[in-house]
Formats: sequence, structure tokens, C-alpha cells
Amino acid sequence: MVTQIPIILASNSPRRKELLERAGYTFTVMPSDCDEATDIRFPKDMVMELAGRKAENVYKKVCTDRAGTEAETQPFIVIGSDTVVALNGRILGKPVDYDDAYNTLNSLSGQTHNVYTGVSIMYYDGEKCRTKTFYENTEVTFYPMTHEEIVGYLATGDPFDKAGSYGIQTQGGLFVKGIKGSYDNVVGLPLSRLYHELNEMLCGQ
Ligand SMILES: Cc1cn([C@H]2C[C@H](O)[C@@H](COP(=O)(O)OP(=O)(O)OP(=O)(O)O)O2)c(=O)[nH]c1=O
Repeated sequence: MVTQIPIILASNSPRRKELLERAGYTFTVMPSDCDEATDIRFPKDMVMELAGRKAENVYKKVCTDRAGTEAETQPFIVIGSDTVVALNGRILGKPVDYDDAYNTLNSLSGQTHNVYTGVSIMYYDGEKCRTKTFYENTEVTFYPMTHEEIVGYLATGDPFDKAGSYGIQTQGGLFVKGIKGSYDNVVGLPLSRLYHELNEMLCGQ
């Protein structure tokens, strides 16, 4: 079953919040404000690095808030996460503007790409902190998209806060021919993997 230890989701993403709610966890949300600039080229390394930075940023804030209070020695868990799309090894994050989103969707049209989500769990057990970081990769194949379809989808505004300029869970899902791997991972958090990794971490204390 899901743990009763307080969880803090280090994220601004409404999708991650919805996913974690669906799993039945009780948690609070505290977005990170860490620097996300990086020269890392490999998608799996990049998402694990950024997930780790987000979790650590929030972990430190929680420790500062709790210092000197009776909550100081109570266990808690922080979860940070990061998602990117990779097409033939090229990383496609959130679009910087309209043209970037158009070009991204045009390049994904009729192709198979990978969606990587990194997850970092930091667990303070009342004495010490342990960290576990992993990633999950889902293969996604798109139908060919026409210019009109891309322009129409961009007009909805949906692509602009999403890695790869689409949401599989929204209208972007209409262009998805098939996936191999976890659907939740594409939306931003590989739930069943997270559940098992977290349980393993809590059992191994
Ligand atoms: C590919 C894809 C991405 N996404 C979203 C998930 C993430 O919210 C976003 C990738 O950006 P991220 O930088 O991973 O996350 P974020 O900035 O939204 O939130 P935070 O850093 O505070 O946790 O793209 C979808 O919602 N659906 C999809 O199909």
C-alpha cells in the first residue's frame, strides 16, 4: 500500500499532481526554483540530473522551514521529476516559442521518438537522508501530421508548457499511433515504477 510518510512533490506540473493523486498518495506540492541549465547531452542523464536538482532544492527548503521546530526529526519524502522528448538522440524540451513548437511537431510527424522521465526520491528517515534516482523511457510513434493539423493544434495553446510540444493526455494524443512502455511516464511521472522504487526504499531502511 501507499506510504503514510508525508510526501512533498517538488513540481509545478498539474499533470504530475494529478498522477500522484490518482495513485492515492497524500502529499503537498512545493515547486522547485533550481537552475535547470545543463550541457548534458544524453537524455537519460539529463532527466536524472534535473530530477535530482529539483528534489534537492525542495529538500533543502523543507529542512530550513523545519529547523528548530518539533517537526525537525519527523520523516518526510521529496519527489522531483523531469521529462524530455528525444528524437534520434536530439533532446526536445519545452518549446521556446511558436516556431520552435511548430518545428518540433513537424519533426515528430510520422516518426518514432522516446520520452524520458527522470525521478529523484529523497527520503529523510528522522536521522539521515537517502536518495534514489532512476529514469523510465517510453517509445512513442506519431502518425504523419499535416501543416493544418499542426497549426490547428498550436492554436489550442496546449503544446507550449510541454516537452516535445505535445500532450499525449490532451489533443496531442490524436497524433499518437502507438506507444511502447509506460503511458504515465509520457505524461510526466512513471507511477507504477515510482510506487515500487519507493516501497523498496522504505523497506530497505
Ligand atoms: C510529452 C509530454 C510532456 N508533458 C509535460 C510533463 C511535464 O509537465 C512537461 C515537461 O516539463 P518538465 O520541465 O519536466 O516539468 P514542468 O516544468 O512542467 O514541472 P516541474 O519542473 O515543476 O516539475 O511536459 C505532458 O504533459 N504530456 C506529454 O505527452
